[in-house]
Parts: sequence; C-alpha cells; structure tokens
Amino acid sequence: MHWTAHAGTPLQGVLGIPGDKSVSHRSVMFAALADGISTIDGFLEGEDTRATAAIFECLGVRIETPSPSRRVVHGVGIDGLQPGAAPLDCGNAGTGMRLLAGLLAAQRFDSVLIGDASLSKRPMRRVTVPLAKMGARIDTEEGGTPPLRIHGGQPLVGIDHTLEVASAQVKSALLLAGLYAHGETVVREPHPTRDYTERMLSAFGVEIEFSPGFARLRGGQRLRATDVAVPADFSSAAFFLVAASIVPGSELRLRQVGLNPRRTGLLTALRMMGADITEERSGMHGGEPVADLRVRYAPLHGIEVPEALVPDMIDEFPALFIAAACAEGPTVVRGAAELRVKESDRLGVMAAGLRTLGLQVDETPDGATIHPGAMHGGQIASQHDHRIAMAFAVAAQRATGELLIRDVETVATSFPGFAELARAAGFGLV
Ligand SMILES: O=C(O)C1=C[C@@H](OP(=O)(O)O)[C@@H](O)[C@H](O)C1
Ligand SMILES: C=C(OP(=O)(O)O)C(=O)O
Repeated sequence: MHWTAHAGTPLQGVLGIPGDKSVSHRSVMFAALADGISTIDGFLEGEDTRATAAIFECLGVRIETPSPSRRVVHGVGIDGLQPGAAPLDCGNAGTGMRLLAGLLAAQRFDSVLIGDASLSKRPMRRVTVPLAKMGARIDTEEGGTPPLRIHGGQPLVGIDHTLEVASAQVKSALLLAGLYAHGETVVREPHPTRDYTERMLSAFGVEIEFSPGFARLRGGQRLRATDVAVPADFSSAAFFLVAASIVPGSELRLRQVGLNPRRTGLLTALRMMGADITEERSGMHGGEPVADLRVRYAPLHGIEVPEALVPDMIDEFPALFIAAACAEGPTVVRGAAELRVKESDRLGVMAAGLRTLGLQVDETPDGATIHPGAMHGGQIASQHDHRIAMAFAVAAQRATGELLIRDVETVATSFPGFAELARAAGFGLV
C-alpha cells in the first residue's frame, strides 16, 4: 500500500485523536491480571494494541468489545493465566513484546513471543539480561533478537537495577516480573521515562513507590480490577501539531490530548522553534493531564534540541525532522542513538527521505543536523515504519511536487484512520 501526497489546503477543524498506545497496551495487561472485571474506555483500535489483547485471549482471558474503543476484561488474577497453545504474536509492537517478556518469564508455563519482520530485528537483550539477573530464563536468537523462548517455572528474586538506556519498556518489564519476585524490585533510570506502568499499577491497587527516574515494588501483591480511561495519544497528535505549524493559514484544535510530562518534549521543542500552540480546557482524564491543543501556523526557526528532552519526545523525531525541514536555519539533534533501533533506523530513514526531497541532512551516530530548504517531490521508502510514513505525509503539505510514500500499511499499528482524518483537515493525500 502507498500514498500519493501533495500540498492541500490550509488545515482547519477540530480533530479527535485515537487513544494512547502505551496506556492501551498496559490497560489490557493489568486488567487481565486483576481480580474482577475492568472496563477500558478509549482503547486504541490499532494493530499493536489489538495484538496484545489477542495474546491475553490466547492466555485464557475473556475480553469483550461491546463497542469500538471499549473493552471489558474479565481478569483472571495474578496467577490465573493459562499457557498459550501457539507462539504469541506481538506484531509490530516493541512495547507488547518487552513488557510481556517480563510478565511471562514469571509464569509457571513456557511461552514463545514472535513479531513481524521489523520487530524481529529489534534488540531484546536489554530486557532478557536484567530479567536473567532476577532468575528468568529467556532464549533469543543469536544477536539478541526475537523470537523469545521463555522458560517458565523459574523462581524470581527482586533486584536493584540501574537501566543502561532510558527505556520505559525495560523498566516496565522488570516491574512486571517484580510483581512475582521474592522481595523488592527497584528500577533506577539515567533519565526519567514515561511512568504509565507505575501510575496504572497504583490505580490497580498495587503498592508501588515512584518518582521521576525511580520505582520500587514488593513481590506477591495482587491487582484489583478498576476502570481505565485512555487519553488521546500525544504521539499521534504530533503529526497535526507539525502540519498546522508549517502550512500557512492553518488552525487546528486537537481535542483532549494526553499531556503526561514524560511525553510532551515535542511541545517544548516546537515552542522553542516559535510554534503557536496553546492549551485550552485543561483537565484530568483517567489520572492523566489532558488539554485541547490549539495550533496555528507560525514561522519556525531551527534549534539545538536539548538532549534532556530526548526521552520525552523519543517517538516524535520523525515529526520534528519535518518541522526542522521547514524552519529558518539548521536544527541539531544529539543524544538520540535509540532512534536507530525503533521500527526502523529513524535517523537514517528520515535523513534519506529528506535528501530525496532535496535537503541536506548531516547524520552522526546519535543524531543529525537538518538544513532546511524548499522540498520537491519524490519517492519515499517508509521502511514499513508508521511514524516515517505519517511524517512524510506532513512534509508533502509543504513540498512543491508530489510524494509517493511507499509501504504505509503499518500506520494502522498506531493511528488507524490517520489518512481520513488528515484529508478531512485539508491534507492532499490519496
Ligand atoms: O513504554 C512504552 O509504552 C514505550 C516506550 C518507548 O520505548 P523505549 O522503552 O524503547 O524507549 C517508546 O518508544 C514506545 O513507543 C512506547
Ligand atoms: C517505538 C514505537 O513503538 P514500539 O516500541 O512499541 O514498537 C513507536 O510507536 O514509535
């Protein structure tokens, strides 16, 4: 599947953005482990989160879908999961696989976790090595990639672990294993990362101590069913924040977007670049800060992205690169080597795409300098990476020619309905 994208009209309207992917994955996992019935509202109907829900059904959990974006999960209790008959398919989702590695390592049965071609290349030792310290036994392929063959029935012990890379996925895997471990599990982070696991475990009745960069829990606790309200996904909203910022005459309102401070680094970066984004109707939704984001076109200037912001905008760099391409003066990114091990090598793939459109991008091992300029048309290889595909659909709104964006089907992993919503707002996108 591909898109033909070209400059459309100024972007206008009030948009509803689908539910948060990180929160949706966790909601179904924790509801499955809880005692009692939990309802999830705003669940992301994306392929990644549906894959996680399907895995829990394979593990014996009854999950009803009374209407789109709603799930009723009949929790089986902390020790109630049943062995899956076949390998469990995480699809494209690093989050699904890494969190499940921690959870399934603690079960009394064996499991195998598999994924698609992209996930099958992603590094898993970052979870299997610290989990092994807790007593888990997980085999990877040579090179540390999936499938993960998890040997159940291992007694686990809590550890005090400092993460090597700032990763909410690794932190969460250890905390989930820690729920089953003897003693306490402590996770310390070099830079604070999203704390949805900590917040949501607490909402499910688990005693957990946490502060930015730190989490501690004791094994042997049970989860109590609760209802979860999922906020709109800031990472999906990001494409519209950039698009309206770079297309003259645009004004969009994005309704009730999740603004967890560990997710909004792009908002800070765009404002440093001169973007006109205001927060209105601020409130709380499901324990998370939310607000309507009103974004109007504004001329942007290049910046040096502060390295401290990188973990808070780790999924937003494809969108940031497009803002940088349309700014006045270069933008410099450093300290973002993690981008090379996402669904694609996002530094390399974004640089290659922008060069195809006529821009100069100087790559370094952990970043890039983007030199802005006029973008012409061309063919973009998204490398089956949803965020690359959406980023170039945004770029096309400022390009002088047409972009053929290849392999866009993975957009459905995180943002089903993106193309329809974008067209309704004024994008030229077929
Ligand atoms: O915990 C999560 O839900 C996520 C954590 C981040 O990954 P890392 O933990 O690898 O940084 C992020 O890139 C991913 O999209 C979602
Ligand atoms: C990196 C991402 O997700 P995951 O790690 O779950 O595949 C993403 O959505 O940009």
